[in-house]
Amino acid sequence: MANFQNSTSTEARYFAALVPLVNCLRLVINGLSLVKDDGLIKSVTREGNPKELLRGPLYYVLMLILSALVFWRDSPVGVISLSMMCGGDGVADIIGRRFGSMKIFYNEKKSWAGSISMFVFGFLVSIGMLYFYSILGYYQLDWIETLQRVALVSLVATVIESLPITEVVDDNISVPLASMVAAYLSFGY
Ligand SMILES: C/C(=C\COP(=O)(O)O)CCC[C@H](C)CCC[C@H](C)CCCC(C)C
Ligand SMILES: Nc1ccn([C@@H]2O[C@H](COP(=O)(O)OP(=O)(O)O)[C@@H](O)[C@H]2O)c(=O)n1
Repeated sequence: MANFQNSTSTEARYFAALVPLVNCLRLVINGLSLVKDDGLIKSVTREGNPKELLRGPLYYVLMLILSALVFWRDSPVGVISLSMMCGGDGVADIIGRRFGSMKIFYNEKKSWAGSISMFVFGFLVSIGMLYFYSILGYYQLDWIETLQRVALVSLVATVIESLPITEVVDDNISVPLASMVAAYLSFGY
């Protein structure tokens, strides 16, 4: 019998990835209108169009699956990249919509308020999650170095998120992938 209960086991990451995988399937079957979950569509889409589920939300859960399978609890890269997507990009949307009157000169759709909040909250959520995981004994981190490295990753994620590339690649893909590359180069594992 596979040892799912032990988070250090190889099987654990596959077991954990089942949760976003189930949600991935929910998004796909509702996005293709094979079924109609009004609660899901109302809570996750902006205009109530089921097809919206196949973009931002789907990319979001695919990144959750990727981080769980590739990085799991062994590397800080997965935690940091998800913190940038969930904590940084998520707050940038909220703050930017409300306080984003000063637009970024190279991207009229994004604002300084949104990008600054992306940097700050991406950094804070990352550090908070790394601290939590270090208390659990998953990582032994040099915190002076870690603060500097996470600040660098947050800056990279913030710049990528601010670029006018959403029409080409959704920021639920570009932000976590850029964060993964920057974090892997910074932390080395
Ligand atoms: C609304 C969502 C993404 C839209 O992003 P954007 O287009 O506004 O940039 C998220 C959709 C979530 C999905 C329906 C269910 C996710 C389940 C997952 C296991 C929850 C874990 C989240 C945790 C914070 C890692
Ligand atoms: N850096 C940012 C990010 C978002 N925003 C605001 O939040 C809205 C949604 O941002 P977005 O298109 O990146 O949406 P998500 O798909 O990331 O949630 C934008 O149209 C802006 O009004 C901002 O002002 N500055």
